[in-house]
Amino acid sequence: MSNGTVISCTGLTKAYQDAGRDVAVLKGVDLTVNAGESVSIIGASGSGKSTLLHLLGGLDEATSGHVSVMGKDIQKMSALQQGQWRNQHLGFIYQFHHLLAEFTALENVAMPLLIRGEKKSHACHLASAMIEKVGLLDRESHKPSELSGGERQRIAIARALVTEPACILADEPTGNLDEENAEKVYQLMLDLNRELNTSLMVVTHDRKLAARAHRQLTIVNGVITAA
Ligand SMILES: Nc1ncnc2c1ncn2[C@@H]1O[C@H](COP(=O)(O)OP(=O)(O)OP(=O)(O)O)[C@@H](O)[C@H]1O
Repeated sequence: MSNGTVISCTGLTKAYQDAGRDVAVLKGVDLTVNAGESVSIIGASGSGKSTLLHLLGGLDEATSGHVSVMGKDIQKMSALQQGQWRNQHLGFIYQFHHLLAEFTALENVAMPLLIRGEKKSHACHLASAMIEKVGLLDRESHKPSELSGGERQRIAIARALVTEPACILADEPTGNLDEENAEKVYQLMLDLNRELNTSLMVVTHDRKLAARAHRQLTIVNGVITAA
């Protein structure tokens, strides 16, 4: 594992407006994720886990504090630059797969590369190689509706990894799966994290799964503590 910093934040705060009042969710989060590291985040419902991932991924604006992704302060970028930086360095996996229903598994996985401007043949070649890594080569021409829940999440993992991002941000990626499939999908993410040296930040409710990451963090009262 190399020691380069992939994502860091300092003094990160987020308050939402609720009925005219500011409700502070994050109250000063300091965090560094190194290259190749897996970090799990647990915390009570409503503690701000998704909020933190959104801020780190530049999907929402912090109230105060700094976020750096691959050495650049993403808050200083325009929306367009942020989008390009995200596409280049980050991959996202959600509780719901968000695969596009009308496209095959292969086309879904190739999509981030096509958006980046890769030629279709090259994009499909790389997508197919990543689908092989998640063990679903025989399903690549299936549409999402023709895949099981676990298979859809594995395709979503392939889509997140196909651009070889520095870090995957995963928000309850196993939350919709039964225990056996949750276990398999979580393990697949950890295996690929090691094989590809892609950092992984994963939010989960499952303490047993969380304990398998290199580092476990908890959000309590708006700040991060080691679990
Ligand atoms: N857009 C919003 N406007 C107002 N309040 C919000 C908004 N988004 C989130 N919140 C509030 O911020 C708090 C943190 O939400 P967040 O989704 O980050 O929690 P979480 O730890 O991911 O929860 P869960 O485990 O239930 O998914 C919650 O109280 C939520 O109601």
